[in-house]
Amino acid sequence: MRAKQKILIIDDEAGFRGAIRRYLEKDYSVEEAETGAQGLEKAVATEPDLVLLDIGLPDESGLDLLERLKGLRPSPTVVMVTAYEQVRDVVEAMRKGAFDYLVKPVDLEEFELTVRHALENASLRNEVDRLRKEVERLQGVNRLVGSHPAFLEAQRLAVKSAQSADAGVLLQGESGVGKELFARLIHSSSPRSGYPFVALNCAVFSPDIIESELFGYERGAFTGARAEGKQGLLEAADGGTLFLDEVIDLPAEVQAKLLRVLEEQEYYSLGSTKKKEVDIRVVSACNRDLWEACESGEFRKDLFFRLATIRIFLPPLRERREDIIPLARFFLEQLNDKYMKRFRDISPDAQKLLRTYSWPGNVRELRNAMERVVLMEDEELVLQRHLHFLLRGQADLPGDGPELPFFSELPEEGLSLEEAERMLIQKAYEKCGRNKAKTARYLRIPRHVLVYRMKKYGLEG
Ligand SMILES: Nc1ncnc2c1ncn2[C@@H]1O[C@H](COP(=O)(O)OP(=O)(O)OP(=O)(O)O)[C@@H](O)[C@H]1O
Repeated sequence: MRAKQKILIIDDEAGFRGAIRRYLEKDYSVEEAETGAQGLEKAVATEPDLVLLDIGLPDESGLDLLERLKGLRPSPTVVMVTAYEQVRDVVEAMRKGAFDYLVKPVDLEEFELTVRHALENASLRNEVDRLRKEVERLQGVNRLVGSHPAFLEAQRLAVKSAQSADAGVLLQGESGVGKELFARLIHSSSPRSGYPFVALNCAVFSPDIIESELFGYERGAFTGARAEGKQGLLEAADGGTLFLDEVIDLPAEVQAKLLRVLEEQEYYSLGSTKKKEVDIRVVSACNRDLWEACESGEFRKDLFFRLATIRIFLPPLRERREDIIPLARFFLEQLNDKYMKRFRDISPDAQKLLRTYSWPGNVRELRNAMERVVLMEDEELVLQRHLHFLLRGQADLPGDGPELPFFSELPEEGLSLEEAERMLIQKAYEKCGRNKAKTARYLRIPRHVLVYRMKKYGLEG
């Protein structure tokens, strides 16, 4: 966002070049060339957004050079400059792809307007080029699979919200529905795509760490700090998108500090008195209703309004069952390549099971299930029996199901580690009287790790 747009002036009149350069230099990065050959060389080397091109150059016609400039990839927007209005040349230049023309001596107001329009055109064309590339990329590895109307509506909103560089987007949906994938889609379709996408999961770190991760710190800011200091994620994301996953877990002090950053676009890193500027868009995600958390006083309303200018709800997989088989086939194809297997399809019985299972872990669980099958089996068709581990997991949840499988004989056909972990946490939580601190001690893990995992597995207490 911050990088200045680049303008190249190709004109043999040194006085004109100098005057224009002085005028443009404060807002743009300006290069000059006095011949056609030099101009082409600089255009290739610097990839300018806009070229101001004199029609009458000493070594070649500006019209010929225009054609060559339009053949470059990426090609600049070109505004022709003529010494006097030669209608024939101007018409020819426009036909060859010039965006506009200016007549010397240039009227400053008109000049400014023309340059501004031309640069807007340049960013638009860059954007279209980039979006085209992005679509190609998304159709590859990160393709979003799904055609349920609610899912399509979520995609439509995501692409629309990407058009703005600053609007806060809040993605709501259960764990594993694809919130991070959507956040990446928004970033890569937005004007910030050339800048970093930086993610922070607010549920996995303690409050102190979240603060120092976000804001960074100066050398010796606190005991235990790294001697050389640390760059914060705000700085790392500058110009781009900061993705705050599980934003509901952002500690109260950090909520207040983040609000100030978003309002003032500046902050201090820990232990520093030097203001830093920052220009980011925040996309956040949450698997609970963040507004409810505001109403109960857990989350600041003023920050909510900043973060949730646009709210997108991602439906759980069980509410868009027609997407299950296309997703399963999509993963099968990816995983065939990964494990060099040759699964062609999914049997009707197996499809029925996939369609009726409740998928508490959503798309992530479906992907894991397909990965397990592809890894463990060596057939061409996914069969129902390959998926029996799903049924076992479901029967064991919640409450007093059969004993945990790993306390007795391990089953021959393997087991889902995620399911086992979920059962174990559920049982421990019940045993400890549904007290999270006690459960965390019992399982010998930090409380925030327990809270994160419980959320991940949909085990809200
Ligand atoms: N529509 C989709 N098409 C293809 N892959 C998807 C889709 N939705 C999710 N996935 C895949 O499912 C997995 C989980 O998605 P993701 O991590 O984005 O979920 P999440 O909602 O952010 O989860 P959490 O809340 O646990 O962080 C990823 O591997 C992602 O690529």
